[in-house]
Amino acid sequence: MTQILDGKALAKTIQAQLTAKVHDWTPQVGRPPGLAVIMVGDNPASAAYVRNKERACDRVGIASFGQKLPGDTPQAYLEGLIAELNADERVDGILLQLPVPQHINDVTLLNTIDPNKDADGLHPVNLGRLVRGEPGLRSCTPLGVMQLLHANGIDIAGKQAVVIGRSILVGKPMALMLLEANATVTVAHSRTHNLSALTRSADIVVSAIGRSHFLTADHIQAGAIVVDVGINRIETSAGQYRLVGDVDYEAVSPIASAITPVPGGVGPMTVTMLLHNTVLSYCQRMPALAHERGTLLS
Ligand SMILES: Nc1nc2c(c(=O)[nH]1)N[C@@H](CN(C=O)c1ccc(C(=O)N[C@@H](CCC(=O)O)C(=O)O)cc1)CN2
Repeated sequence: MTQILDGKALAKTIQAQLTAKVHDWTPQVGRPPGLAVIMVGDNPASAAYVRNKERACDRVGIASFGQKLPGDTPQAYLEGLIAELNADERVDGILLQLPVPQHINDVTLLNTIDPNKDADGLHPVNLGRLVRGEPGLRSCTPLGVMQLLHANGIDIAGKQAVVIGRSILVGKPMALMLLEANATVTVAHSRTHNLSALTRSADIVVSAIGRSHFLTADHIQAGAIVVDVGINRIETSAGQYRLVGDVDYEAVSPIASAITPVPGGVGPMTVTMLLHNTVLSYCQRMPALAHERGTLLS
């Protein structure tokens, strides 16, 4: 029987645990944790993700300091806004929703965020901490994948893992987290030769390339663990939109020993790890919670 790695259910469990902690800690600290999500422009998918993040914050008891800005907002304004949020004591986490419009230099902006408030774990200091195996704020999607594997009892040590995709948001931190968990990791990308031979030799395949139904049964060996990070919208014959992953789920799930669905797999874990990172940053910044650090994820 193929194990379905249910991100929706795990996200619910972790969010309930975070809610209980935030409920206990808010009176001790005198304020709730705070998250500022900055969104520039009106990309409809981004707007939906930001709404989901704000709703999730509400459920858990995290205060939102969101800023939705017009698509022509100048870079200098955004740098000023991040400087203000860095200095704002009520804000524990800051996130720049990606992608940003073309005239914005997202790397410069991400580097401006205080590393101790970097809820997305994308600042060079936090990525550097990950490379060095030091504690720090970790990128939400790969952290969510690691939690999903861990919570489902999947042992990573010694396994051959292939990560498809080399983005800073997912592919590179994913490879580092799997390596940290003692997997033997290969990163594949658009220039990789003979991808299917590589993925067929893998015990764990993580796909983060953003191409619908790209990974077929030919790419997977029997018993592999398949993690689908892709979120692709395709038009149905009825003219409606449907969300699919990078993996041809119908063809691959009978072969795999475990697989994440789309929707309901990695996506809900991304949002939950953002909440986790905000609460972790709150814990690390508030002296009253010093003894609680390290108790967030079991
Ligand atoms: N600053 C960031 N920008 C972006 C990130 C990110 O982690 N940080 N990731 C993606 C978008 N994203 C979060 O921002 C995200 C995408 C999808 C989901 C999710 O829960 N998906 C659901 C389905 C939702 C739907 O029906 O549309 C699922 O897979 O079940 C959460 C977060 C790019 N930008």
